[in-house]
Amino acid sequence: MSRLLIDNGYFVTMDEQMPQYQGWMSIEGDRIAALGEGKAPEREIELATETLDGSGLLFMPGLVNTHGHAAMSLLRGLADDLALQDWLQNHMWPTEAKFTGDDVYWGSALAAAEMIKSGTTTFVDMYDHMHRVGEVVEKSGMRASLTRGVIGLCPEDVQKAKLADAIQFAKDWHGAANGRISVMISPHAPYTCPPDYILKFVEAAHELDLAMHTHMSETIAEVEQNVRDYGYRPVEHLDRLGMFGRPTLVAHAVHLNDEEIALLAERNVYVSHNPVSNLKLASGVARVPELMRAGVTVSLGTDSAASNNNLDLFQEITMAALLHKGVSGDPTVIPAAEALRMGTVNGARSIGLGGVTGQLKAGLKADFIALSIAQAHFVPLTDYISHLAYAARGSDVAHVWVDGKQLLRDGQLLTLDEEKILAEAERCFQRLKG
Ligand SMILES: N[C@@H](CCSC[C@H]1O[C@@H](n2cnc3c(=O)[nH]cnc32)[C@H](O)[C@@H]1O)C(=O)O
Ligand SMILES: [Zn+2]
Repeated sequence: MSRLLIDNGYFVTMDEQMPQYQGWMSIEGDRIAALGEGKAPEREIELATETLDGSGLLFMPGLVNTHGHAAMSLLRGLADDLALQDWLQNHMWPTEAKFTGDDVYWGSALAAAEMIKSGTTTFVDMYDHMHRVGEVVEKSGMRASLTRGVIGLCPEDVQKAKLADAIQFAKDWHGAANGRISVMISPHAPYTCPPDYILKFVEAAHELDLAMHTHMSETIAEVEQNVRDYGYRPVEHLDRLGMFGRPTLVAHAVHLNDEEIALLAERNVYVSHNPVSNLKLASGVARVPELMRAGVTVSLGTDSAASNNNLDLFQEITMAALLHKGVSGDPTVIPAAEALRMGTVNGARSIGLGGVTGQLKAGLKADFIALSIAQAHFVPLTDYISHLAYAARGSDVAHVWVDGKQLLRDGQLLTLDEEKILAEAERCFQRLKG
């Protein structure tokens, strides 16, 4: 088996003690075989079939983006500066209704290209025509947790067909792409799926033994409407419907009271924090420090490029670290290391990949990235954890590996044809806008 030895690199492992050091790492097949501080031992040099000089590079685990709609990259910049309901109902949904499978393919490929180039190795995607997203994941070499999101504001026969589609997608794709793809079950949101319909998704998740994903408590209007329509705020509503009896990842969770935070912690619900999308749509600021204090695992998502408007998770990391300091008036909340954890190891845990990806450790999957640090904004060498959280940008990423396979070399995509993707995505948009 091939064994790659990286020597003379700088490493931030995201291991519990958050060590950072000059060192080496060896990759055998799809896994990290060994790593350590200082010069590579003789034995590692002998075993290596290939070596890479890591000087000028900082190695860390690949980033995990826990909420998004990749194909919506086709709608980047289409309708900015609007409130969520107006943006969704009057701009996104009418255009999305025209999406064909090919649009989803090229939009998702556009997103995959952007994610790889900015250091994301694993992403969550909630959309439809999901087998086309699966094809993009297979081809790109990325890792993903995919889910057929369902909006249930439709006649019963259409509801049935959408649920069947979500179940079929799960059956066909869970474990696909050499195990790089897993599948979740997703009613889109409590305000777009009636309660008896959500129950059917919970049932399906139990039958298929899969996790669940949904949008929850994104705006005040949503929370108030939920109380008016169903008598409960979204957290209690979903809990009563049995959703939190499955491993569940909720996106946003902006408007929570203390009781809801306690309940999410008790049920071990995972929260995907999407600070840039929440700011852009003026949804509000999630109570992330309180969630973390309560013991909730909080990770980071970009949401789609239509509400962000890029998929650079380093921007989300920086934003998470800054935003909550500003809002709380406490500069000690979400320190650099915590923000980086949200973008890596917490993300992995939130989609059932804890101990698989999100850290550099012997035995874990070789999903890692290398940033080019011979640049002004990485000097001096005070603390690379600080530089990664506060100074780095996705464009600093030079190399990316997933499952031990290199996807990006010197900023060039190895598995995807970038030029073709950009041209096809533009062509799709020109047709959709007409
Ligand atoms: N068209 C599908 C549903 C797709 S799920 C993904 C949906 O999430 C929507 N979306 C994107 N961002 C957000 C957000 O922040 N909150 C709520 N919905 C969103 C997006 O417009 C898209 O329609 C159906 O057949 O039911
Ligand atoms: Zn979303």
